[in-house]
Amino acid sequence: MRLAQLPREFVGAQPILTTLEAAGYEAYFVGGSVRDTILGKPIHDVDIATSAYPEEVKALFKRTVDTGIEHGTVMILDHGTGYETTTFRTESGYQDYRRPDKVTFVRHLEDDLKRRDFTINALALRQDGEVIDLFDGLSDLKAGIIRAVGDPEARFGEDALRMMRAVRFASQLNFKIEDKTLAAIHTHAHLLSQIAVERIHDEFVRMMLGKAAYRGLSMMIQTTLADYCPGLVGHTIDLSTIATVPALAPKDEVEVWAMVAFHLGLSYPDTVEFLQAWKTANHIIKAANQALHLAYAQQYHGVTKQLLFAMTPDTIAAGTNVARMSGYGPDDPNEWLRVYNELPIKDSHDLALSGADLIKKAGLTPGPAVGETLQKVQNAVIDGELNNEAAELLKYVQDKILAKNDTSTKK
Ligand SMILES: Nc1ccn([C@@H]2O[C@H](COP(=O)(O)OP(=O)(O)OP(=O)(O)O)[C@@H](O)[C@H]2O)c(=O)n1
Ligand SMILES: [Mg+2]
Repeated sequence: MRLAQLPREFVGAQPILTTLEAAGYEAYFVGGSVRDTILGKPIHDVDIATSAYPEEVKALFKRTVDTGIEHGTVMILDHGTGYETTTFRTESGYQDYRRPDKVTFVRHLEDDLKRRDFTINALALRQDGEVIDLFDGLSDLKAGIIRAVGDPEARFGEDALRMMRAVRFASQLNFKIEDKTLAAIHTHAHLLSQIAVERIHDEFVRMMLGKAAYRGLSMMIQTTLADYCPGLVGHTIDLSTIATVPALAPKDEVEVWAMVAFHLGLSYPDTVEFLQAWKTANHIIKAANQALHLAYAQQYHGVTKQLLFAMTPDTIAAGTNVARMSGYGPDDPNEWLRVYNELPIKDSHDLALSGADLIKKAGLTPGPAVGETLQKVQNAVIDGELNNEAAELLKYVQDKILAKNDTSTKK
């Protein structure tokens, strides 16, 4: 197969391949960018593989950085944008199921391609557009199949994260996993416990954001991969429920986690613990919990203005989407955002009465009563019972709150 035109991203890197070839070496585009180009998808990183050894690469270019010299990667900066070039290599060892103990540089493309994970990722592209397809990756791309290169057992034994990559690609591309490859994932699923949670996290989120997330999730359940992910063991039924959501389409990581926590039926503290076990960033945990709050409110006790006040437009949108995907209203996806936008105040600082006012003008003693009173006033403003005007709020405090209260709150 020969591509008529190379994507723009490859064109910029062509001078590098030309220089390497002129010096008598081979050089190709490899990896995901070749796969995505053939699928007509946008590409994000350009990887170049070459028969030149790292020192040979460095001798040919003026500006290089040793970004991963021990495994053969050199960044070439001669043409503005940095391009990573990696020497053809074989890998061996893998005693930790993560990384090879030994990397050996080789001169033949085939040796480099055959150590790669899946046939669709083992294509090489010459700069004249010719696709080198030694493992029938093109027919798998066409048929929509994720198939390990060579022996699947060996590929997953080398790097257990590849099992998560398989389900992630299945979801992103809406591809099937070939039977032997799927069976090998099942056999090796337990090796996932050797992999750093951060890396599993990445693949899981990307899988959930893929267009066929239901497929990726089902495969995680079927192969028992899910059992080796933090907090998912014993939750097969909950996960299956997510996998059967007809319009499963979380928009971002926050929605992914809120959706999972919602279907796992986690409490707010348990959600924090669950997401911490997944090494999720704190701001995502906070946002996911807010979204979860809205989804539960929608399901059980109803959404209040007080709840929306405590949220942000983003978490409201996320919570609404999670609730709607799960079969709970509102019918109008913008309903809660509209209510939020109409709130008279969006933040405690917007309140036209401060703690200092309460002390100075209403005669409250500094202490807990100040905060409690402000909270009551704020709630009344949010609920639309009071206008957010200083005089009106002060009067309310004097007439409605202090009049009823024990005089000890007064000076
Ligand atoms: N565990 C891995 C990771 C990567 N690769 C090989 O290295 C290439 C580049 O890896 P990476 O950028 O991580 O994945 P991509 O396939 O490019 O997918 P994407 O960048 O879209 O995640 C892959 O295509 C594959 O050939 C591999 O064999 N085994
Ligand atoms: Mg890539």
